[in-house]
Parts: sequence; C-alpha cells; structure tokens
Amino acid sequence: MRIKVINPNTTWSMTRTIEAAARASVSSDVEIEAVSPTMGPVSIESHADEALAAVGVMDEVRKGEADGCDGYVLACFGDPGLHAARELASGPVIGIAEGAFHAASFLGRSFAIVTTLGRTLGRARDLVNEYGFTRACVAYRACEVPVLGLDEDPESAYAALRVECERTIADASPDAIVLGCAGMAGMCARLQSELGLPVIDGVAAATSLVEAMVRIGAKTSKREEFAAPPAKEVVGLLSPF
Ligand SMILES: NC(=O)NC1=NC(=O)NC1=O
Repeated sequence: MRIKVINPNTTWSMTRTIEAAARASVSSDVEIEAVSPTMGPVSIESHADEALAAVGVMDEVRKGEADGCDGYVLACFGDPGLHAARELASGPVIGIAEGAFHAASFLGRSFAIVTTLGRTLGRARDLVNEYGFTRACVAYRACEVPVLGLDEDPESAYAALRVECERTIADASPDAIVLGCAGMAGMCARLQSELGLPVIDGVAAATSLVEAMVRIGAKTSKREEFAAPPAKEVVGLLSPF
C-alpha cells in the first residue's frame, strides 16, 4: 500500500515533521510518500494562501494517480483543495482537519481546536460545520504562533501552545483537544502526556484512517460529484491543468 501525504505548503522542513508523524501512525507494510508541491505559499494562514495551495495539491494528486498511489492525506488544517483532490483521486483522500474531528469524536462528547493564528479559526469553524461536528466542537482557540514559528522556534512555540491548551481546558472543559496545524504534529505526544487528556494530531489521524479505508477496499465514489472533472481547455498560467 502506498499513501501520499501532501504538505500543501512549500516548507520542506515541515514536510519532514509531517512525514515522521505519518510513518509512525501506519503499519509496517505501508509506504509513505511525503511531499510539498513545487509551487505555492511557504505557509498557509489565509484564504488567499489556501486558494494558491489548492493548485499544488491538485498537481500532486495528479502525479500520485500516475504513480499508482492508493490514497492521500492533505496535511494542512484548512483541508485545501480537498474536493478537487477527490475528483482527481481514485482512492480515499482525507484532510487532517476532517480526520482529526472524526478521531476526537471517538474519544469523548466534545473537543476543542487549538490552532496557530486566530484569523484561521473562521475556516476551522466552517469545516466543523461542513463535516457535521458543530455540537461536538466546544471551543475555537489560537496560540497566535505563526505556522513557520513552529519550526523556527519550537520550544517557545510549544510553550505558547501549551498555555493556550491549558486555558482552553479551564474555560471550555473539552474531552479532547485537536491540534489545528500539521506543524504541531511533533508536539502531540508531549502535550497529551503533560495535559492529561487526549490530544489529536490530524496527520496521524488522517493517515491511519486512509490506511484503514484502503484496507477495506474503500475508494472515492465516482458516481456524480467526485467523478473526474469534465475535460476542458484551461488557458494561461494554469494551462498545464
Ligand atoms: N491552521 C493552520 O495553521 N494551518 C496550516 N497552515 C499550514 O501551512 N499548515 C497547516 O496545517
């Protein structure tokens, strides 16, 4: 089995963090291919970043199909390009937000999201509502660490994240915490141990769920909405598509 884990931002050091978390979450017979697109923003912290990143995600899925990948993880908490990726993929495609919400829902009645910048919380709220977890998600919080700050100064980023998690637990008493950024993947186990409640990293959750779906033979439905997009001319910069 081969799962392609796509970090939609173009920061390869973060891709390596994501790769380690993905590899640790799957069985030994699963091959993980972790990549960043060849184009796109170095970090994704806005709707504009997400729009740009979606093109790179599509390009990586298109290449993955040519290489025979069995499934895909979109390792960015905004799940950028998820629906387009499902149109292009034959196997399952799971974003880390959707995967994390499902995983958290198996562990308790409620969860809270603790993410990077507060400006990304609107997107998180939209995804919670779209995926059907409105009642379960009891808090939307941000530690105000920029995405690349997680890589550049991990110790102070961890300190800020832990403080915000502690505040969230005190204010909203969630049964679990969902980490709102792929770049937090390496901090999950330490946080869970120090905070004393389940802490979900979406990279591990989504990757293990893709493995499970591939093992039961589940593929993306091609009946209607996620059928291959109609062939058409694309002009200008995006013409390769
Ligand atoms: N909420 C976020 O910080 N999302 C993210 N931006 C990235 O570049 N990767 C993420 O997971």
